[in-house]
Order: sequence, then structure tokens, then C-alpha cells
Amino acid sequence: MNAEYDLFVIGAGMAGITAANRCASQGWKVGIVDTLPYGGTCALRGCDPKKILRRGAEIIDDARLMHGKGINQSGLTLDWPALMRHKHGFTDDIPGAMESTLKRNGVSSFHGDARFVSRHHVDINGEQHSAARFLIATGARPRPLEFSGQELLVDSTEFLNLEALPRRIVFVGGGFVSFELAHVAARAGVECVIIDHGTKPLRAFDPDLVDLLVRRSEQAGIRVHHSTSVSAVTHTSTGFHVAIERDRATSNIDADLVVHGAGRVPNFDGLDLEAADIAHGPQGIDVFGHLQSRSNPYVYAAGDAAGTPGERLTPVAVFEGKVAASNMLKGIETVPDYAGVPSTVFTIPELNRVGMLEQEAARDGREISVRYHDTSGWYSNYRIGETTAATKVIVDPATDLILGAHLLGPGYSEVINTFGLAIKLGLTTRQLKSVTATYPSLGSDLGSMF
Ligand SMILES: Cc1cc2nc3c(=O)[nH]c(=O)nc-3n(C[C@H](O)[C@H](O)[C@H](O)COP(=O)(O)OP(=O)(O)OC[C@H]3O[C@@H](n4cnc5c(N)ncnc54)[C@H](O)[C@@H]3O)c2cc1C
Ligand SMILES: NC(=O)c1ccc[n+]([C@@H]2O[C@H](COP(=O)([O-])OP(=O)(O)OC[C@H]3O[C@@H](n4cnc5c(N)ncnc54)[C@H](O)[C@@H]3O)[C@@H](O)[C@H]2O)c1
Repeated sequence: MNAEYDLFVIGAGMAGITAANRCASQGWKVGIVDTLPYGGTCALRGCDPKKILRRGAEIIDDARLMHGKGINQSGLTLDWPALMRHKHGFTDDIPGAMESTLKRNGVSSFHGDARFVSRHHVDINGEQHSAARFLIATGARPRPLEFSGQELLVDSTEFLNLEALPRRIVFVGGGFVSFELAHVAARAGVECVIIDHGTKPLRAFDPDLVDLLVRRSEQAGIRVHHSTSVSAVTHTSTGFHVAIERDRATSNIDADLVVHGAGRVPNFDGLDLEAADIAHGPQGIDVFGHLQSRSNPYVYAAGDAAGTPGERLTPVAVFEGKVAASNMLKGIETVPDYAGVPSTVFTIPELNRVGMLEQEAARDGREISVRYHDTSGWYSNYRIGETTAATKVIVDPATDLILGAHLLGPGYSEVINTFGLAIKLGLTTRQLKSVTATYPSLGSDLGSMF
């Protein structure tokens, strides 16, 4: 068809920007639109600002761990407004920089809500644009909750923009968002409570390490309730009552702020996917492995909005954006390789995973060798006074290949990348052990973890 654009990208987060730049660099006429400033969740409302705030919390925690070991931590406090200014020093320049790069690469940028009006047309602010293909990269939004008063909750974006921290925060949901944000707030002196309705929070992670992390969280001032559901949130004269239920017994928790950390769902608000025959489900746009829509061949999807087996993480959004671009440009059907993608919960200390859980291997009936170590007494952790650290590596005894690695400890979010590499490249523990690491470093601990 004779369309205005070869490709129109909806959503200027990591998936959308990656694909737009790739296709424009190959001479395609590309348009991109976002409702919000360019940069997406990770750079503006997720990974990056969160980890800047975490840095302040880490320093408080580091000093506490070294108290009586040469550091006098009294008087050390977290200056939230100054930390927020530090965060803005990074985030404020992102949208302009991202949009300039896109423009320099020849991509036409638009601002507004995109809405499909046909298989080849979108409406933005009342103007229609035609394209031969579309990439849906609209990300995710907080999952709608079912209890009364759910509209009183703030989401992670609002938390990451708070001008001041309140005294008491309840987090609904015991996943990435609640644990990471509670670990920051607790180090600023906030009383935090996490409420999760599952039997154990952070269910995608190794349960033994989760138990250790929950204990360490409680020592930091975070109460964790499992098997507990929120039945209502109501206003009080000073804050909120959070009504909770466990084993049919009800009680209330008072809070000054209630935060949504109960999951995210693909964001199709206002897109009118039906107008372009784009099938979708709870996991996202219904796509083939090569990221093309199953119902409309002119549409691809990538990142949090795509119904793929990939986890909802930034590196996955980036490589799905690359694969979608390459498939559209070359007319091929390459599928993304999800092997060896690590994930980290940036608590203090952090919890990491790559590959299989012990329980998943057992469910598959695989013979495995489990190498568990309490690493809290190892030199690296003794040096900094850390009391909670452990590693669990799952090895295939027949081939010596690493099937999974689970690490809880300070700095282990760097070590997990090596395990990711080993899984992706099919390295054995013998090969990993043959690597000489600088000493003393976390890398030099790796050989003792299996
Ligand atoms: C608090 C938080 C912390 C996180 N921390 C990490 C982390 O440490 N590491 C990690 O790997 N992942 C992290 N994630 C997940 C990561 O941010 C996402 O997986 C990633 O940003 C997804 O990228 P994306 O391009 O698919 O979507 P997004 O970055 O969400 O971009 C989608 C864009 O589409 C736009 N959009 C939506 N609908 C429309 C429309 N109709 N018209 C126009 N524009 C539209 C949105 O405004 C948005 O800017 C975190 C997420 C959150 C919420
Ligand atoms: N470090 C990172 O990589 C990072 C950080 C933040 C977010 N993310 C991404 O964002 C996604 C969303 O994060 P999240 O923490 O909101 O979700 P999550 O899926 O990680 O965890 C949600 C938790 O809330 C619980 N829950 C759901 N409804 C509930 C209810 N009504 N009451 C009590 N508990 C309830 C679930 O059992 C689950 O444990 C993540 O899955 C991840 O993909 C990643």
C-alpha cells in the first residue's frame, strides 16, 4: 500500500526506540509516538531512578553494617529531597536526548495518545497517519485491583516522585516493586509493611533465599505479611486504614501512604486494537515467536506489551525491539533467544536469579546437583559486615552444565551476569572454574559457588 510511513512505532520506551532507530538506519521512513515524555518506564519511572534512590539507602545500610567496625554511623541520615534532586539530574535530560537522537536518525516524533482507526491508520490528536507496518511497544501499567478503595493507592511512578517520605507505608503485593521500594524507604526510617496474598512473596525466586531476604527485610524494619489479602482501603483523618484478612481473621493497618506493587498488565488503554484486528490476551499482543501479530500481519509487538515468554525486563524489551526490527526489515522469522536472561530484585542486599529453579528442575524430573552455600561468612561479606548472603547453583551432573543460579548478597547482581553468560553459551562449571579472577573480588568467589 502507499503509506506515509514504512513503520509507525507506538510507545517510545526501550523496545520502541530501539526498533525505530534500527529501521530508520536502514533507510525506512519511521514515525514514533508517545503519550508521555520519551524514554519509557525504565529510564524515567523504573530501573534507573529507582537505583539512584537505592544508592542513598545502600550507604545508610553499609554504615549500619560497619557500625562498631570502624564506622560511627550516628547522625547519618538520608536527605530525601537532595536524593530526589540527584535523581532528577539524570532523568530530566532523558526525554530531550532520546528525542533528539531519534530525529537525528530521521525518525519523525509525535506526542499524544495513539488510537487505531483501521489496519493501516492511527489517530493522534485528531490527525490520521498511515503506515505499512506498526510496532506496538506500549509497555505495561499497574494491574487494576479488586478491593474497595483501590483508587487511593499510589503507583511506583508516584512513589519515585514523592517530595517527602511519610512515616508509615503499606505496600500491596510482595513482588519486585514493593520489595525494592520498601528497602529504600526503610533505610530512610519509614515503617514499611508488605502484604502479599501468596504463601511466599517473590515467587519467581529461590524460596530458601526469599526466606533469608524476608528475615533481612524484617531486621531493616519491613514487616512482611504472606497469605494475606487486602479487603479495603479507607481514608482516616490523617491517612488510611488498610483492612486485611488472613485465615478469615480480619485486622487493620494504619498508614500514611499505600503503594501498588501487585503486578503490571500490558497497556492497551485507548489503543482500540479491535479497529485493526489485533488479537491480544492477558499476557499482551498475541504474537508468533518472531513477534508478528497472529491476527494482523502488518503488526509486530515487543517489550512489556508483547505476549512473549520473555520476562518483563528492560534487556528483554531491548532485544525484542531488535528482533522485531530485523524481522520487519529482512522479512525473516528470527525468534528472540531468552536463554540466560538474569533478573535482580534490587533490595539491600540484592536477590538474583538466572535459569531454572530447583523446584522447576524437580518438576521436569531432571537429575540435578544442588550446590548451596551460606556465604555470609566468606571474606567478601565479612569485609563489609554483611550478615545475610547465600548462593545456590543448580548443575546437571551428567554434563556439568549450569542449569540455574540463585544468589542473595551485596554485589551479586554483577556476579549473576557471569552465570547468565555460562547458561547462554553452555559453559560447564569446570570451564568457569578455569577462569582467573582478580583477587580479592566477588569474581574470585565465583569458583567456590559450585
Ligand atoms: C518501578 C519499576 C522498576 C523497574 N526496574 C527494573 C529493573 O531494575 N530492571 C529491569 O530490567 N526492568 C525493570 N523494570 C521493568 C522495565 O522498566 C520494563 O520491562 C521496560 O521498561 C519495558 O520497556 P517497554 O519499551 O516495553 O515499555 P515502556 O518503557 O513502558 O514504554 C512504553 C511507552 O508506551 C507509551 N504508550 C502507551 N500507550 C500509548 C499510546 N496509546 N499512545 C502513545 N504512547 C503510548 C507509554 O507512555 C510508555 O512511555 C521496572 C519496572 C518498574 C515499574
Ligand atoms: N528489578 C526489576 O527487574 C524490576 C523491578 C520492578 C518491576 N519490575 C517488573 O515489573 C513487574 C511488576 O512488578 P510488581 O512488583 O508490581 O509485580 P510482581 O508480579 O513482581 O509481584 C506482584 C505480587 O503481588 C501479589 N499480589 C497480586 N495481587 C495482590 C493483592 N490484591 N493483594 C496482595 N498481593 C497481591 C502477587 O502474589 C505477587 O507476589 C515485574 O513483574 C517485573 O517484570 C522489574
